[in-house]
Amino acid sequence: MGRTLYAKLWDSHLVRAEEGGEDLIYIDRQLVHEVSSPQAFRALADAGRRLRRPETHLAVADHAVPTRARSISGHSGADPVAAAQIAELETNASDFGVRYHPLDGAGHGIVHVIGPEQGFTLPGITLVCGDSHTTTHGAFGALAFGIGASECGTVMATQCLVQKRAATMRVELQGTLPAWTSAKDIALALIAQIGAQGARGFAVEYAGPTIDALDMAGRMTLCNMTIEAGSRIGLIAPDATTFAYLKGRAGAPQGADWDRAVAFWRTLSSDRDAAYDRVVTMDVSALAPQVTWGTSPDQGASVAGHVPDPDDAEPQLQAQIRRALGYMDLTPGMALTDIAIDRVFIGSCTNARIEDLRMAARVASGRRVASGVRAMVVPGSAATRRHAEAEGLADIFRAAGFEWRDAGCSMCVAMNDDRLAPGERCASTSNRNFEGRQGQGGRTHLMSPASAVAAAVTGRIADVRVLMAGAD
Ligand SMILES: CC(C)[C@H](C(=O)O)[C@@H](O)C(=O)O
Ligand code: SF4
Repeated sequence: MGRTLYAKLWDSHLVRAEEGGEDLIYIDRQLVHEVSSPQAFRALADAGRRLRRPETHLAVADHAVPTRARSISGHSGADPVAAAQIAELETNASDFGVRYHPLDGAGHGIVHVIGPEQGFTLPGITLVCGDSHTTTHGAFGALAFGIGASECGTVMATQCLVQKRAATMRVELQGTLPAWTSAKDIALALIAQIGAQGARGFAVEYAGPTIDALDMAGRMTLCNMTIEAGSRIGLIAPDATTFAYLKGRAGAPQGADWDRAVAFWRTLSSDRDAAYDRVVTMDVSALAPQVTWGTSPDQGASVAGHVPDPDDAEPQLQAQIRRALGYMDLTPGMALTDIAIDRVFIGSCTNARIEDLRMAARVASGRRVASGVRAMVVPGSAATRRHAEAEGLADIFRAAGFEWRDAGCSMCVAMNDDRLAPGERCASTSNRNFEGRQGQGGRTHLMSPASAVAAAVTGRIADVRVLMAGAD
């Protein structure tokens, strides 16, 4: 019987099978950020150890960084806790010989955006980070997963980890995405279908004609959101789209090495007769823009739909829905497009790549952010920011009344000074809508970049297809 892509990646990194069904696997690369790494560096320092292979790590501060009024020399714009976190990462990187992208450097950005952008993420490698959205990098056919703070130290010291092999799930996507829908809508619809724990324990492989047609940004969005379905691993087999994206990137192989690499990467797909533990199929041909109404990423629906009535839900879900509607201050049965919003956040490692910003700018072009709404665009990286400025996208956003920021996690997570005030309601392109995620008492509606701009210009959750009818 054939092997899955997951099995191929696992087997090629197997160092030793351990007792109890766990394996020791080799880790090729680690991305390091300021929130999850201090403990690991401290443990190394206490034990008097060095990194086994410092050149395989790449560090950047992204969660706590300010995205405006950032001082050119470093981090003086950050609040004291954030500034201390960033300073500690800078010191650790320099003490341990880890490559570090400073806040004002050309390579700065969110770990999951700069890894791929710089060709640090490559097909066939194992890549870890002390961050759950490391699933993103699976879009390249890398075995990539988030790890805990102490595991970060283990990888630094040994370049290995003991892990349990996951079951496999194939998500087969068919059909062409309708206008104004994107990978974000696929992810939200899929999570609504299988549940926020629906893929727990599985390594998910996305495949099918829809995936073949998806660009790398879309593939990354989908793999990024895999953790919101409970799975630590999202995978897509590398293909011509992947190779075209990587060619010429700083970290990508060059010359004859490139040809050899591509020949190897072509072997990284599941065999035709490979068996999966679970298969989910979804046809996207009639997919509508999706938006969440609740406080879990699986509490979402078509934008043309309504806030659910807990009384109509399955008995075991009723209490959860009631609580979510209470927190979100929504009335059962109301149309989603009747929900007025205060803030709009276009950013995060889910949806702040250049392709996302292009899509957002198409909707923003010639329109104005509704009065009373505060909207911002936070590029995923400094490179994306420069790119967007060169293409004129920044001008479009500014002319429409959006704030145009420096790169960082920003209002995806309330760990910096971009956050919602209690009671504020936000249309957000990020990946988590948990209670307090964007600021204590803040209310988050997850959606695509196109939908977020539609919300910004109408002042409420809006159907971007209706807004753009006749415009494309
Ligand atoms: C702070 C970090 C460890 C966390 C994660 O693991 O994902 C964050 O990035 C998030 O998105 O919640
Ligand atoms: S952008 Fe959001 S989801 Fe991504 S790493 Fe930062 S905090 Fe986590």
